[in-house]
Amino acid sequence: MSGTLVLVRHGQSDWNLKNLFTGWRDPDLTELGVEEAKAGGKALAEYGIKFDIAFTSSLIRAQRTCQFVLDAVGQSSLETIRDQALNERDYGDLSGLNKDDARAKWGEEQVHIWRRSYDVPPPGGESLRDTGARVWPYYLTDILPRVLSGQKVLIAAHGNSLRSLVMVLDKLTKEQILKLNLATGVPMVYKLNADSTVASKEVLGDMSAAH
Ligand SMILES: O=C(O)[C@@H](CO)OP(=O)(O)O
Repeated sequence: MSGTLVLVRHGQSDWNLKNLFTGWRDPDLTELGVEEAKAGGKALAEYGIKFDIAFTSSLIRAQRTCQFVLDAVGQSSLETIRDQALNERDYGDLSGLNKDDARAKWGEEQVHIWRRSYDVPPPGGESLRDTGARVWPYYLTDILPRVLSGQKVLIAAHGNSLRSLVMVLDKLTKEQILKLNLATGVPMVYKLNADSTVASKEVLGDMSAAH
């Protein structure tokens, strides 16, 4: 058994609340989002983990979530690496549009395909596969070697950048990933084998609360 990898999706953002496609836009957490981030941190504190390093994206909602988690586990000053490789999927022309307005305009099914499919990009944006094409190499070069050397690593990132990682870790098919939505502020604790496959996965919270 090697190290531990913890994934946590940022708490509710202002644009989650307003039901707007967000992508690389940079809204802050709502009050509820702050509470969700703190709750995720509390769950990790109760689990008893101490991290060696944290990774987050270049976006404020993930960075603040990361800091709330680190505060909760008593590691406020832990080294934290920010990289846009972990950013949310770029929503392209949909960024800033209301999700219900988009359903009214393009239909429920088309919008669901843009939101959850593996390889259909929203207009001018990234599909989940495109997102993975930047998340996976970064994971392989900058994160995985640390886990394999026995470190405990936190990644605080986004619904779709984390879905692309979970797809690989959990060996999900294109059909299975369509149904996966991650809950905000719910930590997923992976223990990896020396060959980088998953030895165990624990979800510290209610993933069915995903919206
Ligand atoms: O708007 C976004 O960037 C994402 C995450 O909030 O939305 P979706 O649920 O469509 O992946």
